[in-house]
Order: sequence, then structure tokens, then C-alpha cells
Amino acid sequence: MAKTKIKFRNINKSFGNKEIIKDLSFDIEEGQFITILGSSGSGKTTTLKMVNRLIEPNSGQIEINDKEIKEYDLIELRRQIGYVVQQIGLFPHITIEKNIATVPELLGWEPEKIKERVTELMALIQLPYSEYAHRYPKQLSGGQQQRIGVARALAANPQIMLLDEPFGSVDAITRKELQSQIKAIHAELDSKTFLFVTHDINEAFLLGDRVMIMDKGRIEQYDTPQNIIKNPKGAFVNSLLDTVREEESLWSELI
Ligand SMILES: Nc1ncnc2c1ncn2[C@@H]1O[C@H](COP(=O)(O)OP(=O)(O)OP(=O)(O)O)[C@@H](O)[C@H]1O
Repeated sequence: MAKTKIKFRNINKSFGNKEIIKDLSFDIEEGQFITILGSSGSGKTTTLKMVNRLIEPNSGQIEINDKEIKEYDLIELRRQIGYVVQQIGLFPHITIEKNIATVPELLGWEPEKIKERVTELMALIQLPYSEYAHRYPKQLSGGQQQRIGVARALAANPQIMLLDEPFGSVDAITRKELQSQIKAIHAELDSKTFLFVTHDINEAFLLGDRVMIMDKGRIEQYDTPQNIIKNPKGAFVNSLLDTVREEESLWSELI
């Protein structure tokens, strides 16, 4: 039986007197690619940031590997978790190689081991070491920088990857390429659990083994893309699927 990697139990989170996350409970199995889909302000980022304790819930429990995250040393916890956001945040004054090597260097890895790891990751994201390692971030396109952000997050071999709208700021064609790459990267890596936030329904359904659809701080449906399409639950999920159907009919009208 698959192992539960991340468990949320009755999580509540308010900012001031505004309740943002309401009694949220779910399980994520090890090795799955989970997409979190929802409208703006539905609590997707807040949910993600509670996994690596950038945000603390007001009540409830979060477990990783059956242990409450509060019981881990914070540095030890974050070492197990890679984090990629839309504003990549590469360091502009150091090379791509150094950017990817940031965490391994902090961890005191041997230089040879670091170079080996950087080379391996650059091959994985299809930006070969020989061509790109010694460039600076501004010498790369936005999409390439985003891939470096993914490699940097993977550098210390985390078990969990949190990706918050990582492709939000790139053009549609690059976005498509990045989507197929991230799926391939996940498939190549053994049993890594990915949580990927997006408000793009096509992206969520294309990438997710399971899609978690959120509205107003609650889960509306959490299932495989196939099951959601076959059996959408509730008004919000139906209205999301309608937007795709409307786009399809617009296209067919135009042809
Ligand atoms: N630090 C904070 N202080 C106060 N309010 C916050 C804070 N962080 C988030 N919020 C509020 O919580 C709500 C949910 O925010 P969150 O970023 O989780 O939404 P989201 O679903 O990721 O939205 P988006 O797709 O727009 O990024 C929003 O109304 C936001 O304004």
C-alpha cells in the first residue's frame, strides 16, 4: 500500500478576523503529483506555505512521514522540502552553477560532489552544464531561469517539492514546454511528492495525478482528473469545467 507522505487534519487559518482556511483535511500519498487548483484568494498558497512552516495554522495538525511537522527541527524539515515560486529569485551576481549549488554548499558538501550534482540536475532540466553553468541569470530567458529555479530546489534531493505558480510569468508556448518537462522530471525522480499550485485548469488537469480543487478555504473536490471530469461535485467545480467547455465551443465556432 502506498505510504501517506503529507497529512492535514482539521487545519484552520485566519489572518486577523478573516478565516482563510476552514477545517482542511487531506492525505497525499508518496510519489504523487498533486495540483492545487482554485480561484484567486481561495487559500492555495496559504495551504502550500503551511507544509514548510512559512505559515503556521491556528489549529489542526500537519504530518510528514507520520510525524507532526512541529516536532521536526525547522532546518531539518525545510531540507526535506524544495520550494519554487513564480518570482524565481535567482541570485543575479553569481553563476548558474553557484545558484544551483547554494544549498549543497550551505550543507558543506564536497566540491566534487556538488559539481556532480549540478551537472546531473542541469542534464535533467535540459540545460547542459557545458553551455549554461558559467552564465549569469540575466543571460538566460525567463523560462530557462524558471528551470534553474526547479534545479536549485531539487539540489539537496528533497523528498517533497512545493511549486507555487512556477510558470505563471512565461508565455503560453514556453509554459507548455515547462509543463511537459516538469512532468518528465517528476516521472524520472524516484518517489518524490510534488505539490503544484495553479489557477490554470488545463495545467492542473494535465499535470496532476490528483487535482485538489479549492474554493474559499475548503476542498470542493480532490480526485483524479478523470473522475472529476466524469463526476464533478458541486457548483464551483461545475463552473470551472464550464469555462473549459466554453473555450472549446468558442474554438469550434471560429473554425
Ligand atoms: N500574510 C497575510 N496577511 C493577511 N492576509 C493574507 C496573508 N496571506 C494571505 N492572506 C489572504 O488570504 C487569502 C488567501 O490567500 P492565498 O495567497 O492563500 O490565496 P491563493 O489561492 O493562493 O490566491 P492567488 O491565486 O491569488 O495567489 C487572501 O484573501 C489573502 O489576501
